[in-house]
Amino acid sequence: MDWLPFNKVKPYTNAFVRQGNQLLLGYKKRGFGKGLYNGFGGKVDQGETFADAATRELQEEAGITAKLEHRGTLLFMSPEITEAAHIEVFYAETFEGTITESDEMRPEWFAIPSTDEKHREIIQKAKQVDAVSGLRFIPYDEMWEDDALWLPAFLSGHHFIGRADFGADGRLQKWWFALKS
Ligand SMILES: Nc1nc2c([nH]c(=O)n2[C@H]2C[C@H](O)[C@@H](COP(=O)(O)OP(=O)(O)OP(=O)(O)O)O2)c(=O)[nH]1
Repeated sequence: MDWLPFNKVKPYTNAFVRQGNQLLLGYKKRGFGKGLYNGFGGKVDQGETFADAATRELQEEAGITAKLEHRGTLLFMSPEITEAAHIEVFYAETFEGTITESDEMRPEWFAIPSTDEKHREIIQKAKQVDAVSGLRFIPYDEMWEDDALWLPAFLSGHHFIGRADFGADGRLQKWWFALKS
């Protein structure tokens, strides 16, 4: 399969908040990616920087503010969209405010596997619960399929860059990812 063609690129953000061994994700209630868990984010508005948009979207969708660090870049393409999504991915380990459900996202904490091997195990065998916290491990089976390729390294402190092209069946078709320590 060839890379999907596109004429324009649209800017988006995505932000992951971690507290100890737990990761905050949102269940997308509407729109693109409905029914999937993801970090918080959306389109960058005219005149905004990626960092401004990431902060605004985290506030709008989860009710919190955080000092976000830029940690990754993803080019995302699917036959459902005509413009490729250029997504800048952000990270924070502390936040302020009260986590609040929005019209778009229902926030929920998940357990972060402590090793790469455990990540691989939960990617293969979904819906496992962490015995220590009682929380479900990161629900890779209910996230964008490419996330399993970079989120483990992202959560271990690596920066990443990559591209993910999806097919009409909603499955990942073609991709590349590179990590920076
Ligand atoms: N983790 C991850 N996030 C992705 C992938 N593809 C993709 O579009 N996203 C993110 C980028 C954005 O955060 C989100 C899509 O933005 P959106 O459609 O919700 O934008 P929005 O909030 O401005 O939408 P709206 O309020 O106008 O409905 O999904 C992917 O493969 N992995």
